[in-house]
Amino acid sequence: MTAVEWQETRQKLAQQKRWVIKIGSALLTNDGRGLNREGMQSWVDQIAALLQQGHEVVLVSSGSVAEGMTRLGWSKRPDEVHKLQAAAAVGQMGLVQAYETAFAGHQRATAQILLTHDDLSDRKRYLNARSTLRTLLSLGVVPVINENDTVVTDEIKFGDNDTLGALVANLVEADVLVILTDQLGLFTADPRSNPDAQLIAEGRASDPQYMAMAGGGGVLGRGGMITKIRAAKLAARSGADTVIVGGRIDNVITRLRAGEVLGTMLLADKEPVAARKQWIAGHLQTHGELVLDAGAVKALRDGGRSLLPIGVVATTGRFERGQVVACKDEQGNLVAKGLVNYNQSDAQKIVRTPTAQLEQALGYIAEPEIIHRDNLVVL
Ligand SMILES: Nc1ncnc2c1ncn2[C@@H]1O[C@H](COP(=O)(O)OP(=O)(O)O)[C@@H](O)[C@H]1O
Ligand SMILES: N[C@@H](CCC(=O)OP(=O)(O)O)C(=O)O
Repeated sequence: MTAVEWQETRQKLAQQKRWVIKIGSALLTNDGRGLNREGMQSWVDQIAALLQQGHEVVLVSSGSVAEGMTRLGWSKRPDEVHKLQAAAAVGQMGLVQAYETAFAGHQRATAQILLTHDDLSDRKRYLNARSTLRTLLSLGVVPVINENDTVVTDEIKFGDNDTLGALVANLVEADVLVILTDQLGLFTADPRSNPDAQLIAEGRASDPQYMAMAGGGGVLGRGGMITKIRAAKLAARSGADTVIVGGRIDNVITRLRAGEVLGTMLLADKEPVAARKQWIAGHLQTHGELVLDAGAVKALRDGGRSLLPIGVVATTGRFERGQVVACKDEQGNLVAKGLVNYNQSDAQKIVRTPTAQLEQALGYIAEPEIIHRDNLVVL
């Protein structure tokens, strides 16, 4: 794209209706020195102005662990999970109080929503969360979302709120995901350790070079830039463009709304994937794996075909019919995710089996596909 085209894209993005704004731990808690109330007031004022202009905003806010640590007088982030969970529970009170007070000054109601990965991977709970969020938006309420740290364990947590922000963007079919962080945006290398690193103004979320630029995260936040780039890719699935930008920039949200060149804009360049497929792709944990031969990998990647048992060479894990499984190539690379038509023990019986011999192998006929293409997302 030419510079003029990028500028036009920026203007268009700024006018999109539905925004998810994610505020990271490092920014929100002034690098661990308690809640950045001044910053919070300023972001809330700017969000209130967006709402006034007819936008809808969902806020995804981190900071519960960091604020809990401050309230409990802890200077070092604990390693024990239950202590982190306790800190999150204490800190979440401070977070929602601060947001509620700040939004009340604009006569705006807020709603606290605490989500877990399980909530979004269970179809029924996912649909419930979606309708609640849609209802809140239609009422002009600002949902304030965080992970429900009290009940999550290592295996089932998002861990970083960048991923949560992206899944929320998918859930509400947001147009824009704004990730406010403690750096000006994505740099060619971590600016903390590379003073010569250059800020990237714009690009495509799918561009593989960005992952290589993203180093580790800070002490308070957990994700770093890698999770922000992954989030941009995830958000792109439902058509949302992402802006990674410095939350300390004066009037950052208002200026983005005015189309100013700030931070890093990562565009969603593909057609949005249907909501059901996004839900499948959004599963961070899968129940098991199917290993595919090279022909099956090609049929999925190039042909958009269903997965037939003949192309499956092995199965692992314990999965039931209807659960999400990962499809990998023989080198272990993730190729796709999908809703499987057979439980693991039956799937194992029909590996490498031609369609015509399925009944003989199983003693019954279910679907000829092990995963139907409507339930399959190639990654
Ligand atoms: N290429 C990069 N560009 C910008 N920041 C980077 C890059 N690579 C790593 N980082 C680090 O990521 C940090 C932001 O991530 P994190 O601490 O998780 O923040 P947040 O709490 O906002 O999610 C920055 O402070 C920076 O040190
Ligand atoms: N949910 C937790 C952790 C989330 C977190 O730190 O995320 P991030 O700001 O993306 O690094 C919290 O509110 O402290």
